[in-house]
Amino acid sequence: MSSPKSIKPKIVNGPGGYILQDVPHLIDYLPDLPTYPNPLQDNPAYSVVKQYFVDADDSVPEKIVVHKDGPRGIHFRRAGPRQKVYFESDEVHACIVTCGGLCPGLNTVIREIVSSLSYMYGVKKILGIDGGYRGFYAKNTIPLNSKVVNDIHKRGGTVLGTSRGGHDTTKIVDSIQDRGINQVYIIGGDGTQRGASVIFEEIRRRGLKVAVVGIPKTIDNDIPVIDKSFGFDTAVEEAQRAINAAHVEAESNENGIGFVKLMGRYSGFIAMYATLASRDVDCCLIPESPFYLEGEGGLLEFIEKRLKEHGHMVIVLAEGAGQDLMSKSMESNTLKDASGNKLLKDVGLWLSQSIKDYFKKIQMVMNLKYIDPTYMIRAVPSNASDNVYCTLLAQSAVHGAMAGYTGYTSGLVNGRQTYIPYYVSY
Ligand SMILES: Nc1ncnc2c1ncn2[C@@H]1O[C@H](COP(=O)(O)OP(=O)(O)O)[C@@H](O)[C@H]1O
Ligand SMILES: O=P(O)(O)OC[C@H]1O[C@](O)(COP(=O)(O)O)[C@@H](O)[C@@H]1O
Ligand SMILES: [Mg+2]
Repeated sequence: MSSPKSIKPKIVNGPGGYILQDVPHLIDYLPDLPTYPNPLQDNPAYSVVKQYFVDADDSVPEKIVVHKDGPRGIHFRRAGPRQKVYFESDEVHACIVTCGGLCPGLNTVIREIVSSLSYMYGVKKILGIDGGYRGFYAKNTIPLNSKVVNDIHKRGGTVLGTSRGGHDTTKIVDSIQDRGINQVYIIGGDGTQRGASVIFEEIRRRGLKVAVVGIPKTIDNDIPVIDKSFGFDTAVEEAQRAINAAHVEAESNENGIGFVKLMGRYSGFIAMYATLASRDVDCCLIPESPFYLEGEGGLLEFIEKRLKEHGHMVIVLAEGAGQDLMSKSMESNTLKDASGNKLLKDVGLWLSQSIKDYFKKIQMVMNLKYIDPTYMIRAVPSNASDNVYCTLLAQSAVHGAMAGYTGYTSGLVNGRQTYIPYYVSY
């Protein structure tokens, strides 16, 4: 796979240490493109709202906590509809693709891209790409319109299908060019945004009038620049069911341990938020905070103490936690998934066994119940707050593409919708 971090940052400096980390625009390489008035200005649902259009110079600060003498710092372009657009409605031929692991809200984002394009901008030609990146060249497309997507936000998963691997930049861009697609909406996590970045580079190299737009999907919430990823709230909420079950099991058995493993390859956000929300969890293990098992201050000592004091306990573990401990006791693991992500060993099973072995050794009764709800959590439809978030993300993505921006990810920064250059979003 190619290394995508070759995009030259588009930086605009202003007074007081102001920095705009800008996103590319079609006119960067197609300077003579004509503009058109935004059709929203004639739409009765929007034209009544004062200041509906975003000022071209509006930007959003990356950091809101600043020192009084410090520079104004990095800003991102504010998302939203512009007065002028670079596509006429009947000229637009859009496509949508979903890649990587499942995440609640994927269908809502798909639905709202289709709805925004058709209801706000009068676009009629929208295609779904079947089964992730490889669908561009290996599968048939799925025609989308507001009728087809009407009910999909009530379902989990993605109606377009998804996959890992299969990113072939040349074949993908050939397919985009051959089909006459000029707006590409790519929904996926860090790997997907890396893939989108190289697609954008190739499109720019070929000089095509094609906007490439990313919408960040990461249930692990591991894209630092955005406030949080869509589906995260739903995942935290759904995780409560597993934690509650673990608590019931733990309370009902002698020296019961309810042990729940949650998602998070390299970050423990779901585990940590689910723990904070539940209030029943005694111990939360995340990759950001190393721990050890044996001896004073070790996990096993803590568990023993807790069981002696309370007679039961609940442990929540992020899948990426304790991988270093496991590799010491097992042969090293170099396996990767089709996208190149390191395949983690099941730390939950390993840790359960280590805890069982310890209590057997000290001859203390203990009942451990292990729950891995990963796929049950990922597969649910998004909750109310994620639905709102997905809708705004999708609308922002569409406004940006219509305004000629490209090579960006639509994301929430400090509570505001922004356009973030690809190289910042993975
Ligand atoms: N460096 C890269 N260059 C091009 N495509 C990539 C790159 N990394 C990942 N991809 C592609 O992005 C898609 C999704 O990546 P993956 O890591 O599985 O999920 P996610 O996007 O959720 O992180 C896959 O089709 C994968 O081949
Ligand atoms: O078993 P799968 O489908 O490969 O997915 C497992 C991975 O998917 C995730 O839930 C999300 O990862 P991505 O955002 O990279 O798709 C990870 O937490 C987990 O390791
Ligand atoms: Mg990822």
